[in-house]
Amino acid sequence: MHIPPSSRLLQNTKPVALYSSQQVYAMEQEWFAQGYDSFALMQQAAWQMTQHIINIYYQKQSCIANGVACRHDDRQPRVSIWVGSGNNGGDGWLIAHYLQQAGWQVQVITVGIENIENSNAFADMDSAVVSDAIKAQRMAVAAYCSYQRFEDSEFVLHNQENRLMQADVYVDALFGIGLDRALTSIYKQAIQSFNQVVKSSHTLSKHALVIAVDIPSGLVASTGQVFEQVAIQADVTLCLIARKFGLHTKDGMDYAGEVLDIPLIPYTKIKPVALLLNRAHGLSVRRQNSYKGSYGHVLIIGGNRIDGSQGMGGAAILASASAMATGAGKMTVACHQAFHGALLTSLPDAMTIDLHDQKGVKHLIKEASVIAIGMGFGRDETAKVLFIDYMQAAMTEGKSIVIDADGLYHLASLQIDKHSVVGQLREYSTKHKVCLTPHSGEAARLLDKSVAEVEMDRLAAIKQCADIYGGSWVLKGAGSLILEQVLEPTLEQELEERHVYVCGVGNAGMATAGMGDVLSGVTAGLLAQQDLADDQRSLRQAVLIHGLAGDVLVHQQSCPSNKNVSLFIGERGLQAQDMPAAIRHVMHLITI
Ligand SMILES: NC(=O)C1=CN([C@@H]2O[C@H](COP(=O)(O)OP(=O)(O)OC[C@H]3O[C@@H](n4cnc5c(N)ncnc54)[C@H](O)[C@@H]3O)[C@@H](O)[C@H]2O)[C@@H](O)CC1
Ligand SMILES: [K+]
Repeated sequence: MHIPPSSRLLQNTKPVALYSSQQVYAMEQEWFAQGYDSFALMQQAAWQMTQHIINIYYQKQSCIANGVACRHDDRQPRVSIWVGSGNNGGDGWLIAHYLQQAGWQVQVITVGIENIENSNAFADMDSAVVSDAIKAQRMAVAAYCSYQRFEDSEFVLHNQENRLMQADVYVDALFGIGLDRALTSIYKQAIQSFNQVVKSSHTLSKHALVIAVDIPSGLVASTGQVFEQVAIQADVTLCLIARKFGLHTKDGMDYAGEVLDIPLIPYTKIKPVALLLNRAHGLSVRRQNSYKGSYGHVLIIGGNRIDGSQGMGGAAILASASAMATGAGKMTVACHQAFHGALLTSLPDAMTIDLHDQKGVKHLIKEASVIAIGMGFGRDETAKVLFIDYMQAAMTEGKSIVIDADGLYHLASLQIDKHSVVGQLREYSTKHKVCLTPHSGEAARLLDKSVAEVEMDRLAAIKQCADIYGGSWVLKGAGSLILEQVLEPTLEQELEERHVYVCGVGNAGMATAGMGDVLSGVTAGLLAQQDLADDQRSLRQAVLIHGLAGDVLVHQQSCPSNKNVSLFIGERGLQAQDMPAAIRHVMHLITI
């Protein structure tokens, strides 16, 4: 569910702590070590999930007609619960049992369970050798919950149409945090079949509800990875014990639907792997008694044209317009001369210089407060020489630096040693602000890995980038990750592991050309404004403002014929050139 951005901006939403699977297992172990029983925890989990399922189902069934809630359908709801062999499956069996007690028509579909004990044997229920999942299964079977093996279905045996029960609610209890590798064939078939049965249950008037227990099966809780796009497509995920990192980055948001927490364990000392951010820092108002010099001078170095090609002037235009939209005081753009006219037409407040005028650009580096380099900069040898020269000048002058796109390309091609630009930058970034903004393709090059390797573990990738190159990083993508450098850290700060942040705003409409240039501009624009506090011009603030601006564009635009009416214009067709106006709007909304 999307919350309109203007109201979200005003919400006092705290960062949400995100954890890996290993950390959640550790929390459970801590809990059990205090003497709490594991099967009791599973029963609590299942009981609370059952109440949620009932509530969500009836809320969905209710419609508001003339202010009176009415129910569409009074027959007992039908639920199809798909269970695997682990404890996630155990949760599913218990939910089946409790929903049956509540009068629902229940069918359990098992996957990967060889023997279902068709007995009422509670004799050894207390025995430690009986797993929680088996206990749960026995309870459900003893209560006469009907079940069927997926392996025995027509779908698997004869490759025929799926005749598994059509239901109002489908519960996915195949895999939870135990899934850590690509699915084997039968599970892949089961998940595809689940999604297909759900689809065929949808009618014009009815949309079957899909609830995932803990995490949608197929999604890896620690990384957000889905293999070959096979995962349960949930409407709601009931997240047990602690919020999983994988629900909010990479594929997670495409499969999880709305996430509801069921905390179960009241307290943990375990430090989360990341914090999910939804809210930008409030900005202070500007002093009346100020002038353009009070808000910094941004120098954008990019927008090149190589060998008579069409070139990349747009990158410099988008970055500079976005930096100005954040409130930077002054702007110079060092781009190819061919684009000076176009640049001045769209941004007459900018000054221009030829990107190849080394003496002139280096003089401007001295003048500027922030350098943003690399957007459409070019990748040829001449560009590489310029990149090294300008980087060294910026470091000699002690400037804040933003490196993006082709700048990252050149950085990746340099030797990683103490004496190269890479080594100098690493050292420099301990005392000065340096922001690096790759997407996973650029990060892969910087780390000498494949894109798939980076995507498989984005958290590890951003940490490696920061370890090797120093500075503050954003790894762009769905649920962008941010890891910031602490300047001149105390010994305590040096020993403490830094937080990784996950950007919880933004949308898929922003997956278009030029959006990265916009982010570099926002980052540089904020860095330039020394009147703002450190948090207010941090890299994470830039990423949030960028995402919120994208959300503003997707959700709201006033109708030209009636300013009181809002048009909701959606994600498709969102363009980077629309962003500066929205950035300015967001800057206004967060000024307090
Ligand atoms: N008492 C407890 O320990 C509790 C556990 N809970 C549930 O237990 C879940 C975790 O249970 P489990 O650790 O048993 O793990 P899962 O039930 O998530 O997975 C079952 C097994 O599948 C195997 N597996 C992993 N990837 C596979 C693949 N690609 N193909 C085939 N098999 C694969 C794993 O080895 C794992 O043991 C949580 O997500 C949560 O739903 C909750 O009931 C809360 C209490
Ligand atoms: K699940």
